[in-house]
Amino acid sequence: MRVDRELKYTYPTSKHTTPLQTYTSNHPFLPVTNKHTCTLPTHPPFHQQTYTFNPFPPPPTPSNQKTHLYPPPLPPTNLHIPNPPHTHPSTNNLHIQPRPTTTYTSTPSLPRTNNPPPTLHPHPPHPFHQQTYTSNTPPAPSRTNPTPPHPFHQQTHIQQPTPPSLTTPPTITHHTPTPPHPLPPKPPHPHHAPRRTSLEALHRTSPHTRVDVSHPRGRSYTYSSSRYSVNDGYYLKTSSVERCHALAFGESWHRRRSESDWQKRPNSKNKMATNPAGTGIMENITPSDSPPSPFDAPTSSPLPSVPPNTPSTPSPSGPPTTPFPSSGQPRFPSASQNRDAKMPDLPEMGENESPGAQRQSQVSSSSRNSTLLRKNPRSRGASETSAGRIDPGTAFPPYDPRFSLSLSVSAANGAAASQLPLDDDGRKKIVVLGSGDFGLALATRLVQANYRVAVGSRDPERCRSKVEATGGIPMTHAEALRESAVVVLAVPFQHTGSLPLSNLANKIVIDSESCHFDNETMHARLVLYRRSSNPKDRDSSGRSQAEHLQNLLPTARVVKAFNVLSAYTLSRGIRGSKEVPVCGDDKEAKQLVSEVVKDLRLDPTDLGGLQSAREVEEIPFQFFTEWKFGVILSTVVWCIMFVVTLFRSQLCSNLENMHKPNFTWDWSGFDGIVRDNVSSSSAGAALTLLALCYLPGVIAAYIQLARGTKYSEFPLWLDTWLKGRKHIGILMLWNAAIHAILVLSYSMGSVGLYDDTYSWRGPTYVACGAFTLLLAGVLGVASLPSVSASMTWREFSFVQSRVGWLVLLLASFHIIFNFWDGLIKNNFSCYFLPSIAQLCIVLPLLTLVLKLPLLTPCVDRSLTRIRQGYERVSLHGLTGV
Ligand SMILES: NC(=O)C1=CN([C@@H]2O[C@H](COP(=O)(O)OP(=O)(O)OC[C@H]3O[C@@H](n4cnc5c(N)ncnc54)[C@H](OP(=O)(O)O)[C@@H]3O)[C@@H](O)[C@H]2O)C=CC1
Ligand SMILES: [Fe+3]
Repeated sequence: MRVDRELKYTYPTSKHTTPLQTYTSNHPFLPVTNKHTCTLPTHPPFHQQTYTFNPFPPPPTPSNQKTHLYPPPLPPTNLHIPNPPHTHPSTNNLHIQPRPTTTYTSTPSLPRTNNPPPTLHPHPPHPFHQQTYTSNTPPAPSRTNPTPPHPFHQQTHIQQPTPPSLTTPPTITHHTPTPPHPLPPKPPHPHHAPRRTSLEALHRTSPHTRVDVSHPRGRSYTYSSSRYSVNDGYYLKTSSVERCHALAFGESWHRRRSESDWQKRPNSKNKMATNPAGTGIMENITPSDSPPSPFDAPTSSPLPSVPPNTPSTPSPSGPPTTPFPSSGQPRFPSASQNRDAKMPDLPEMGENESPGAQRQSQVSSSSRNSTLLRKNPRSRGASETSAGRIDPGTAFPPYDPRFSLSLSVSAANGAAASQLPLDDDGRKKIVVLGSGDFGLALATRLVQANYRVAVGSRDPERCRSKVEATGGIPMTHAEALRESAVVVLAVPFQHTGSLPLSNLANKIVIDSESCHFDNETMHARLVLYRRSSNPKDRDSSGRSQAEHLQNLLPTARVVKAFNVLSAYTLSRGIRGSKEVPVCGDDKEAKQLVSEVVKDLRLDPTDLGGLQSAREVEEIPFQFFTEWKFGVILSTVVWCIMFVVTLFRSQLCSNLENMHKPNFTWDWSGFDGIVRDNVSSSSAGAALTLLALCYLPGVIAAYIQLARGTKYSEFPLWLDTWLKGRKHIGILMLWNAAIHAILVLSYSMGSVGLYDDTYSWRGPTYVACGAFTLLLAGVLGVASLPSVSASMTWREFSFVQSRVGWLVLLLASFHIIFNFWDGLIKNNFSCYFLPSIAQLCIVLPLLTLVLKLPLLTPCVDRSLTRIRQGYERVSLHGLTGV
């Protein structure tokens, strides 16, 4: 008996968006087994395919044997066999029309995951009778299109029904298309979403791409097509993966992107949507955020997919988001995955990062995200590329320099880096011009790294002993330059003209100079560069020394490196890693220099083209740039608290009695200035600063909710505030510690904690204070790079967000229980000045009150979706679904 086979595929392309499509075909090639089902070996990513045999074969006409044979290019996951309509009509919506026409209707309600045992229809459609399958997917044109519908596209294959005929094979007909579901599709639950990482996506879309991830928390990963594995992908923290993805696709995590700048960029979202693999993988990559480190926007978790209907057009992104918490340090990611990542109050670092556009040079773009550039947001290059996205939710965002994730992506099929020439012993040869402090220190380290170092000097004999002490070989400039094609300039820039420049032609020249030694010149240049608002002026006057050098040596390949190191540090030996920015226009030269940097056990960070040298050269001269905001804010808050306590404790009593006769100034109250006033001021400042760590994240959340998108810029003041949360948090801890020490040292005995007046409140408020100090210490410790490096992003987010809010709550209780009676009352004495308790409790209570609505499920859900990339109304006028 001839057994014909019926092949059915079910394509659950998207749980919420794409209805099931079932195709039936007579497959002439399937192996016949003694079972009704067989599983064919499939490509790993493909899901199991199950075939069933149709016991009612059509006649063996050549025309029908190949009808509707759709070996789909991509994995069908479930086999759907409609049950008899009369048995489970409500479940399967299956209807059988009177013969000879049978209609099958498949709806999204069909179970996809529970594969029912492949039972055959009790009244199987006779092959000779026309069969009509109805799908509620949007009708697709294709009367003549022989190509099977792609499972990820909502296309259906339509054939004109033909009259029943013995020779007519069953046909699939589309009719009664159901309108799309009016409700927006829910994003797949993280647990149901395909567990693919951004790195996987990157790997699949760019299989020949090598990804080097140097994670600021101390680990380095390298992924290439040959070494990549899923396990590796999971090992990498999601946030890092996200950031990796974002950087790889030209996104900047840290920068504050202006609208005009945004418009210059290509649309990375579109790029994702049209990824060549067509697998939909990229949809799962939400450049959310974040970093995951608090400051570096951690993204959320496993990246729930952005709803497919989300407008893919890019929108000017606003940087983002949060405080103490993270700057998105796991700034690399977003990454946003599950609830952890999504933390409503912690907009991850990258969270506002809009899907970045792919730049011409991925390396360049990634480098521009470097922390180093972020240090100086006002400088041109930095402002373009570094403005950070902050996670509004985390306090103590990771320390930027350490948290910076440097990532370089280089095409494996690109030109290989030049090789350093080797001497007879197999040592790499390199030239250092200049036998000064830096030249000798560098030579020492290079020799320790098994390099043969030729030190070029104007007078080799004079510096012979010093050079030989380093292990280098003293030579004249000309002799040294014959040694190697790679030359490190360790000569002050102003003396560059004294060097035999013609001998530097066609060489790789490493410029290690930071700035002119001439302070006046340097100052003038930097000021000119920073202040000039005219780009033309900037270009002409703000050119870096490396660029000048490149102009001077047009045939050479100039690379900026090593300038952030000091001779002292080098000579003493650097323990641990040290980030060394490398920039240059020639990728090959840059790669070679990066190898040299690695050989010295340093971490090269590719900062892109030589123009980045403008910022790189300024790095050694930055002076607590990132701390400025926090220090100013903390100082102002503390001073306000101190003035209030001074008036209320010392001045008011005197000022109010001044009009009385025989008034004499009472100095007795001033004895306790250090003990009481400083302690109270520090306590008030600590609580206020703690609230100021979390308040901007809450404000950012409301802004995002109001705008319905995260792809819009925050106001500058909020952006600055979010970026400063980490430093505010550390200063809060400092104030709290001062208060605790002073109280323990002087006040404990006089407080009368266990007096009847305090009853239970005494021990309670002391306990609250103790726990507050303890947990605040945990927050501070967790923000240390070495500690946060050992934590997962989820752990880090938990500490900075959940524990942080707990600290705020406990600190508030500490004040409330201590000043139970005085918080409400005010005797309006002392010029209506509030007490220190009344003053410092305002912001914490305000922050907590504003936070409460965000915790309600509906608001939380909305905020989470927005932070995952959903746009209620996109900035381009498209309505999100
Ligand atoms: N010192 C540091 O910590 C760091 C320095 N740098 C950069 O490294 C470079 C060198 O710094 P450093 O070693 O401290 O400076 P030094 O003044 O110690 O050394 C400069 C060297 O340059 C050579 N030199 C001086 N004048 C001339 C000249 N007119 N023509 C040719 N060569 C000359 C001399 O070497 P010789 O007599 O052998 O010719 C001299 O030893 C600078 O550009 C600096 O910005 C970068 C990072 C850190
Ligand atoms: Fe206290």
